[in-house]
Amino acid sequence: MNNFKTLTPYLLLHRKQYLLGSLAVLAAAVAVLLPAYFLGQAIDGLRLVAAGGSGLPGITTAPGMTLGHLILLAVGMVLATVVSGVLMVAVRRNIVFASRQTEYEIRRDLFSHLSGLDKHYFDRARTGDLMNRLTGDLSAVREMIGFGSWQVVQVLCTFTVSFFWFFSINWRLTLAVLVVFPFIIGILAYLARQVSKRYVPMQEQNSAISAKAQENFSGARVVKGYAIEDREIAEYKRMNNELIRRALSLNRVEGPLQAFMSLLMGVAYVLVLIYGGRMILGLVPGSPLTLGQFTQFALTLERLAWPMLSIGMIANMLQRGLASWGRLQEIFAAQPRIRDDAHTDTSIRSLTGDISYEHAGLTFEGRRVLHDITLHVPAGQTLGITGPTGSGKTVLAQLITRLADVTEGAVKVDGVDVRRIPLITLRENIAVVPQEPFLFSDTISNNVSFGLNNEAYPKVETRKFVNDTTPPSREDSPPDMNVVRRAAEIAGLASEVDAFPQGYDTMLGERGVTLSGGQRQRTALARAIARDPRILILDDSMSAVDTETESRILQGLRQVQQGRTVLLIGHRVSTLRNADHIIVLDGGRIIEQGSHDELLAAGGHYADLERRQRLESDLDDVDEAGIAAAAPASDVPVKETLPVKEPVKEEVKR
Ligand SMILES: Nc1ncnc2c1ncn2[C@@H]1O[C@H](COP(=O)(O)OP(=O)(O)OP(=O)(O)O)[C@@H](O)[C@H]1O
Repeated sequence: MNNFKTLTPYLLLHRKQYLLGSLAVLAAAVAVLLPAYFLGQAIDGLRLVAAGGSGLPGITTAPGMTLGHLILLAVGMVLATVVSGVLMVAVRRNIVFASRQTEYEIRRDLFSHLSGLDKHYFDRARTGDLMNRLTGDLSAVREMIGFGSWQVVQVLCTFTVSFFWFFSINWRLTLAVLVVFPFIIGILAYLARQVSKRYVPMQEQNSAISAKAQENFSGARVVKGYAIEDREIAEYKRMNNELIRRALSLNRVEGPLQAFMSLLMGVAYVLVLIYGGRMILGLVPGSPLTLGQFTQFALTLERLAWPMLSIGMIANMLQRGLASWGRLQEIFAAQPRIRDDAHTDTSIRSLTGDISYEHAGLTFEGRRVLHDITLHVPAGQTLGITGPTGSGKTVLAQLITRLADVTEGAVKVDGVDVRRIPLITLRENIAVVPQEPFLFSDTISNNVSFGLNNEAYPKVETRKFVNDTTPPSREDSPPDMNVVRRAAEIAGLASEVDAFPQGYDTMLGERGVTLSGGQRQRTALARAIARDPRILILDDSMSAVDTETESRILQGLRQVQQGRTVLLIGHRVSTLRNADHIIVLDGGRIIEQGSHDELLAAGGHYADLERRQRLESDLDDVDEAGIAAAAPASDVPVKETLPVKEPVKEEVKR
């Protein structure tokens, strides 16, 4: 019930439709029972005519029944049937349509809420589970508030109207029918408990299966690379079997229910037949019953059969809907750990990009990953960050975008603690090219321009009925191709895109699988450059491109670097050598810092790194020269990294 309370704000958005629909259900419940009433009247009238010794047609021989009356009753029966049909259409147009709109509003709000959650939430959530909640659970909720609520109102109205009629016909016979009701209520309570106990595990298994499928499809290359398809298929089969087991366990409680309801209906019929028959025969003193009344009673009871049988199904639907709403509520209940709060200075709208770390430290679940970082990067300068894997390079940069917040000290941009800068300002002024770039299933131009045109989108209001059918404005305003082209040129992507038959309109598959790793990295880089940010963070984002392309990109970046602060994370000395300042991290601590030359002169970790990379490069050159000499030129495999080595050698030897 608590769950239902949280759903009511959504239902109230369409209260008029739900109310009109419910009134139509009530009217239909009356209309649908009218034929039984008319038939009862006709039978009693005809019986009187028959008792008077004169037959139909046409001549009035007994009070209350003429052919005209009979025709009127027949027309009434037809009209009642037509009216109930029309009312059913009205119910559908109101309740079912409203439930569709409610579903849309909940989905919109879920998406909006999920979009506002932070990295911490998505690090832990499984995509497949979220997808299952947004589809399966949301459908169950829609069924509950649409068809389910319609059926609830229908059953309530049918029972109310029927019992009103039962009592008006004969209260003793009505009480006899009521004998079966305590059983029905008991069964329903049992069913509700069983369904909720078994439905949630079934949905959890559904989520696990969705997550499994999603991970297998996303990681198809890994699965194939390791040739573990059979193992994965077997695991998927096992999970499906478990789902079937849980679904059957749910069905087992629903199965006997209908049979039991039928049995109760049968008992009610028998009671009406025996007790009603005795009344007609005059064997129940003080409780006479006419044949017409008996017929009306029996036909009305007949009309109750379907609602009675469907009670189990409705209870099941409601229980599933409520349980699913509970699962959606879990999403709504999740709150981002990092968000604007009372300390946020909303007057800050722009940044210049001066970054300082003041004794910044970071602890993740009891594990310290950054220790006492103190560092200043003036606006417009480039900071190179290197260090062994896991040394804290990425999290150091994440402190600026607030994907993580310091647990000690502070990180400031333009002298203001980042925790006081509105998140939107912070993120509008920063572009990050992550280690593993994500591309959308869209054209190259839309992928590059992804961070643009934000201002064209007004904030979507939630918990609100928005009858907005205008298409998204993105369709209306195509990306500025000059910006896209320039960004692609700087990112070293332009010549390859121009070679594609569809150029910038080339569609990328999910995650851009039609591009090579290096092309994907450069598309993500172009996306960041197109954004024209004050602070640009490149997190090892040129690891998949050859050193020649890398040096071209870095040269291009230098052109657009004026007034832009750049954080360049990398493992290659060639990436970092031109940075204004370089830090070397190890175990979350800065162990060395200075310019490229200063660090080389210091002869520490950085110098060691440079020496090793130079040696590797020289060895590769020797190998390649050997292979080239041994093989005809046409047999040498052509790789994306073909002219890689020379520039490195040049750079290092300079
Ligand atoms: N969200 C998180 N929760 C818990 N620990 C985390 C989280 N993010 C990073 N870490 C931990 O922080 C440490 C530093 O990670 P980080 O990603 O910054 O390393 P890195 O230097 O960028 O490594 P690489 O060169 O491999 O990318 C690692 O030990 C990592 O396990």
